[in-house]
Amino acid sequence: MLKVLWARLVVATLLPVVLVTVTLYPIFAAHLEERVDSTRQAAEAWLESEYDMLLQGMNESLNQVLATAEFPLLGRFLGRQQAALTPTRDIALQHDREQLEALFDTLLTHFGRYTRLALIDANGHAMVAATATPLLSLPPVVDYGATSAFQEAMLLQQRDLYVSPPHLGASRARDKPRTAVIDIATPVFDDRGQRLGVLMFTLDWSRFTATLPHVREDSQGEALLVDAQGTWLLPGDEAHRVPFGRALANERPAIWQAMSASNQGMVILDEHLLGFRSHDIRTHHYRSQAGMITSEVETQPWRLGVLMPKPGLTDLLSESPVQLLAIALVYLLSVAFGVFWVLSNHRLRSLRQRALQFSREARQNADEVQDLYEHAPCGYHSLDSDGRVLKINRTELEWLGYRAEEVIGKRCYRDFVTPETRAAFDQAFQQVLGLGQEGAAECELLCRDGTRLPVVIQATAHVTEDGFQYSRATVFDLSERKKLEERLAEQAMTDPLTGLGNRRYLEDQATMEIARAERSGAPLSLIAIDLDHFKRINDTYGHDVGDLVLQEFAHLTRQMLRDGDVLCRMGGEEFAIMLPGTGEKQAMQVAERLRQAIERAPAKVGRSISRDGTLAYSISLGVTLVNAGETSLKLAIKRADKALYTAKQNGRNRAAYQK
Ligand SMILES: Nc1nc2c(ncn2[C@@H]2O[C@H](COP(=O)(O)OP(=O)(O)OP(=O)(O)O)[C@@H](O)[C@H]2O)c(=O)[nH]1
Repeated sequence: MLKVLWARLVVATLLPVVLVTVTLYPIFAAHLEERVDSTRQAAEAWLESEYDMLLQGMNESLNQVLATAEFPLLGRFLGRQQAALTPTRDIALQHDREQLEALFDTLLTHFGRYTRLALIDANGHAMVAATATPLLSLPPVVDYGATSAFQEAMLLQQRDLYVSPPHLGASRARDKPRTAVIDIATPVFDDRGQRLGVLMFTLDWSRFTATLPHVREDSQGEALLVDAQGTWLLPGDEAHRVPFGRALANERPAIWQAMSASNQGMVILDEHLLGFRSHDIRTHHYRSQAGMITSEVETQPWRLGVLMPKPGLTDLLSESPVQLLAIALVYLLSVAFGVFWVLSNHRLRSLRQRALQFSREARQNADEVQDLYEHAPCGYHSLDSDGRVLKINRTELEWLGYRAEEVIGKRCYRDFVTPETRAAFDQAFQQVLGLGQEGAAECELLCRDGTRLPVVIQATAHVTEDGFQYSRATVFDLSERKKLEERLAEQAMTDPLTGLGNRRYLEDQATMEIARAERSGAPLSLIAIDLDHFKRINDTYGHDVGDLVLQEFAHLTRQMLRDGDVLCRMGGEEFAIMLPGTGEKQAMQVAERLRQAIERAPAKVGRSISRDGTLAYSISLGVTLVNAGETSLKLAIKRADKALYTAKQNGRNRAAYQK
């Protein structure tokens, strides 16, 4: 049971989590997609501005170089320089130099983006040079003859330009690292078109690119700029960015792989969004004033890029603590609801099981009670206030011999009570109805087959606030008890040895017979009988033989008497006969006839006693009449005893009469 509960709790925890996640995920995914789109747009915008800035900055620089190279002063100076035997003493030359130096200073100061401006003669010697303070050239370039910028520029036509790849040039201080620079060079011609030298502007590349908005530390995006070989072209510190001049392929291979695959694109790299495009300085964008622009072939085009952190789910959530809290709350509530549901369901289930158990037990108990009720050894019934049977058990129905449907609601219980005992029943039932008390009555029930069943009915009333509801009775079958009582009563009046009635029986019968004789006026006689010398029989043959003699006497005498004559044993060897409707004479005849019969029929006692197995004996009899007015046999018995005494005195084996 506990195991099942745990399993349900686990499901109730996991299921809401899954459901909430499944519900929320598409919302967040859409939200995230939106954020990725806006990041992509931002990347594109930054990339565009990076491109524009480079384009515009480079255009300006190229135009400034070209515009400066157009100055006649430059050609004139270089021409004079070439022609002068002793340049230091040539005043015009000195004047031109001063003018040129002033021009270069002005340009340096005004534009601020150059580190060095130099006018170089055809031999590669710098004739005039200006350096932005405190920039120092390392080493100070005086002879440009060997530099590729000079050599390339000397081959160009008017208005053509050479742009060197960014390289490390000057440092702002001796102990500081050198910064990246770009040399922009164009040939200088005199007004006759003779190539006299080269004008070279050195652009402070680090400063120039430092203005890219997303190069800044605090910027969300990171600017990328490499040449066609993947050489990193932006200044960088060791900690955060790729140092200038390093190969991007080594430093950040994934980025280089994406950027080198095509000219432009927008790709997602793990946690970042990379936007990139190509930028070739030799293209027509610069030809507003320039003729041809050359550069180191293998370094072009440059590849510009912007790397933006790709918005993730955690970023989205951490942006809004309230939202995070709300989501956590939703999860918590759904899990709490699941757990609550499982627990309450579990409780409900156990309650239902207990209720089921109770109802099963209750039904079982009810069945048992019903069974006990139906098959109880006593009868049960309930009656309404009119005495109609509302309910009756099977035992009582079986006693009565009826079916339930014949009785319930159809019969009044009183109908089953015999008319003789109805009064007792009515009295008891009235007591139950009227006083709401217990009532009991001994009655007889009249069964369907006509038999009578003695019962005792004990009834109680079921009374509520609304008064009497019904009476409930228990009925005990008294037939067994009655039989027992009768048997006991019979036993109490029977002589066990002879089976004859005893003295009490005689007295009981005498009461009826005296009354009947009184009513009818018929005579009633009484004969007292005593076996002669019975003691001798006992003493001679034993008590058992004496008993046999007594039984033989009783048997024979019973046969000789009419129905209605009452023979009983008064005790010992004394007997009495009450003869209804018999007068003195007839009584004496009966006595004599009996005496003779006994005389002629000795008792059968067995061959161990005598040869023929019989034992002769005789009886003496005293006869009297029950006189009118006598209510009991008392006096008659006395008279009969007196007559018997007389018979004994006169020699036994005879009858005597006493008035
Ligand atoms: N076997 C047997 N003897 C009984 C029973 N009841 C009484 N007796 C005996 O009957 C005898 C009666 O004796 P007695 O009263 O002296 O009279 P009797 O011997 O008959 O002499 P008479 O009556 O004068 O002729 C006694 O010995 C009793 O013990 C009995 O139920 N069975």
